[in-house]
Order: sequence, then C-alpha cells, then structure tokens
Amino acid sequence: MNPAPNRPVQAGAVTGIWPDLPARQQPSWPDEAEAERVRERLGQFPPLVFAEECDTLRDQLAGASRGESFVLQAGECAETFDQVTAANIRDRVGVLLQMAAVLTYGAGLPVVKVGRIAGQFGKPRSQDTETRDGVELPTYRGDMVNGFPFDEASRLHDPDRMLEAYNASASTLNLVRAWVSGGYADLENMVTWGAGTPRTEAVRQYDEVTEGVARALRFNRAIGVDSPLFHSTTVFASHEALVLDYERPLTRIDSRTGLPYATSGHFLWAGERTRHPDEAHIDFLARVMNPVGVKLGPTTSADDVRRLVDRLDPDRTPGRLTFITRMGAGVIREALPPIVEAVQALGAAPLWLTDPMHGNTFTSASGHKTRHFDDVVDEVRGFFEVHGALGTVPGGVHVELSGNDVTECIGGVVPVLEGDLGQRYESPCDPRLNRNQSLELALLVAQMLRESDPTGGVS
Ligand SMILES: O=C[C@H](O)[C@H](O)COP(=O)(O)O
Ligand SMILES: C=C(OP(=O)(O)O)C(=O)O
Ligand SMILES: [Mn+2]
Repeated sequence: MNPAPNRPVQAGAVTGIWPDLPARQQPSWPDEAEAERVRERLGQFPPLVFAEECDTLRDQLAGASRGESFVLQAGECAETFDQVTAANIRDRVGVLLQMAAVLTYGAGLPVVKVGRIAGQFGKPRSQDTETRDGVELPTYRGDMVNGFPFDEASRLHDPDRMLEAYNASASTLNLVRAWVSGGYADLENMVTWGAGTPRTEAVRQYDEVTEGVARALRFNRAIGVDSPLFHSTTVFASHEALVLDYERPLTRIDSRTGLPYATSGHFLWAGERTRHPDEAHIDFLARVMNPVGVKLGPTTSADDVRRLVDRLDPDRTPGRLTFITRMGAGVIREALPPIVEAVQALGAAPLWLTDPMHGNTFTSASGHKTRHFDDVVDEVRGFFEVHGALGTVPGGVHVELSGNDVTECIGGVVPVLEGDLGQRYESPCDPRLNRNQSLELALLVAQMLRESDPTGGVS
C-alpha cells in the first residue's frame, strides 16, 4: 500500500445508525459487559485504512468493471494470529505480486491487487458445533472469535480476541504498506517474490515472465524512461464483514464528506450465509461508503440480486458494488446467466468476480476438506464463457491461497494427490491453493484473458 493520505477521519465510533436487525453467524459472548468494554475500546482506536484510499479503490474497481483492468483478490481463507510474522506476511504478499505480474505480462492489462488480508479473522460456519470422539464443542469461528485447538477453553467465544484481531491487522497492514511501497515490490525484485519455491513448470514459466520484464526495464533505462510505477505498487486490504461487534465500532465519519466509512479494510464483502437483503450485514454495507461486495452462491435468485442492487447501489455508482459468484464448476454455466441478465435489466453494471473455490469443496476419503484444481479452473472458464456470451465483463478472480507449499487442494501440474493431503494440511478452515497451483492458475487465467475480449465488446 502506498502511504496513506494525511486525511483525518473523526475519532470515535459512529453510533446510533445501526438498526436492530437479525444478524446471522454472530459470536455468543459469555460476558456482555466485557463485550461492551471491547466495543468501546475499538471505537477509540485509530482507523486502519483511510476514506480516500477506499475511494481510490472504488475508482479502480470501476475501471475493472469496464474491462480496463483485472482484479486479483486473494489470500487466506482464515488468517490466524500465529501467522502474523514477517516471513509469513512476505510470502503472502509475494504470491500475490507473482500472480499479478503473470496476469499483467500475459494479458497486457493492469491488475488491481486486493489481499484477503489484515482483517480476515472471522469465519461463518455451516454448523454451530463439532463433535470428535463423542465430545461436542463450538466450531472454530476464526481467531477473532475463538481458538482452533479442540478443547473447551479454546473454543469459548472471547471478545478480547477482537482487540487482538485489530492489533494483528494493524501490524500486518503496516508491513504490507512498507513492503509494497519500499522496495520489495520493485520490478527489479521479481526474482525474490517466489524465493524458495520448488522448481516446477509453473515456476519455469514465471521465470520467463521475470526475464521478459527485466528486458523491458533494461530497454526503458537505456532510453531514459523511468517511473515510480516500476518501483512500488498498491495492495488493498479486504475481508468478509462478518463480526458486527468489530465492524461497527471501526466505522468512522470521513471529515471531507461527513459520510461513514468502514475503516477495518478498504473493501468488505458479505458472505453467502449473511447476504440477506433485509438483515444486518447488508444493512451495514449499505451504510458505509467503501466499495463493497456480496458473494453469490448457486441458490441465488434473480430477485435476490435485484434487491441487493437496490440496497447497496441505488445510485449505480461505478465501482461501488462487486458481485463475487461462487456457483460450483458443475452449475455455473446454468446458474450464472439468469443472475447477470437480471442485473443487466436493472441498468446496473457491478464488477463481476469469480470465486472458484467455495462452490467446489468436498471431503476426501481421508476426511480432509479439499478442492480439485481442475474444478477451480473449470469454474473460471465457465465464468469467462458466460460473460463472453452475455457481453458483460469478467472482471477478476477471488481465490484462497497460501504463500507456502501446502497440500490442501488436489491436482495441479505437479499434482497434489488425494493421499498427499495429510502431508502439509495447515489451514484451520478451507483448503488453499499452494504457491505452484496459484502460479499455474494465474498463467491459465492470463491465457483466458488473452482469448477473451475483456471489455465484453463494450469498448
Ligand atoms: O470460508 C468459508 C466458510 O467459512 C467455510 O467454507 C465454512 O465451512 P464449513 O462448511 O466447514 O463450516
Ligand atoms: C466464507 C467464505 O465464502 P462464502 O461466503 O462464499 O461461503 C469465504 O470467502 O471464506
Ligand atoms: Mn473460505
């Protein structure tokens, strides 16, 4: 991230604008007085992001919705407090920069980089409890709410964890901002972004990209051309707006406009389980001025999307609303067209992203939650096909990945086999693409972009 503009936002939480609506997937704090103390404390903390940065991202997302750029939104399913180390943050930023470089080089399009980072600490779950060997405990709901170890004390919901989530987000963001503006993201450093990754076909192709960029830089230098854009970039922060006791106190009034902004991240989205137009999460997103997103699963109806557009983007502001579809590879080609057509009929032009992860999860024979790389690629292909056929813009991808060599998703050119899943399965929630699978996906998406008209024929 570039240094934040020196624009003050009013200290203290915005209160009094939150109606009492049903809110799903919320923690059950055992001690309400302690929760209130934490909410008040969060309300006094400085904002993590600035309103003007959110406006910049909104404008960039508007460009992507017109096909002028492509969005890469990627990161952990669930960030954990343990991962807040320099090495881990560097690896997460590194893989994002590598994928973005492959996409830019391969497709000739600017890439808007958005991390699932510095706030992705709350998880919605399908079940409230988990049973192991006859012992039933609350499910893990992200480090912001409870702990992953399967014991009673860890699984208790603890509001003090929201303070730790804020601090973890602040230190993550601090390092990300420093790295991407201070040298690590310099195109001269491309070779270091994937340092240590085992040498595979995807890495070999990445090395070709590195060599091509180096040649272009040498040429530019020789003719006297230089630009700050060769030496730094911007990575925006995003997460699911899930735990309202965290998000509401971090909402602040922008001193320029007098309007509320969520300051826990630049871009926030509502998940598939909390996207009900009349409930608290959509109401929260409707009240803040940030660019916002909504995940849309295979059961989404045309009426759902009409109501979401009316609630979240009544003025049809370019870049304000992103729909992140996560239909499943088997159904996207049938389920997505009616949704896109319903939105087109409203005269709305949201940014469309594909999340090819969450509709393709299954449990392996070994009991691991996993996804097959081929399904991930096939859903992205279906996304391009549907938007190509309807004349709308396939604006970007949203993926869960790790900067490390984990074995959580099956497949890839150097395949992770079903029997390998236990080797390095480290995610506390959903299976992530490893570094090689992430690079391979970026190479394939660059090819799909080259083969498609990213403007959907509108320019
Ligand atoms: O990340 C997304 C959700 O939290 C996750 O897919 C839910 O998983 P579950 O079905 O195991 O609860
Ligand atoms: C919970 C998530 O996804 P969804 O809401 O689409 O299931 C997620 O992105 O981690
Ligand atoms: Mn997930």
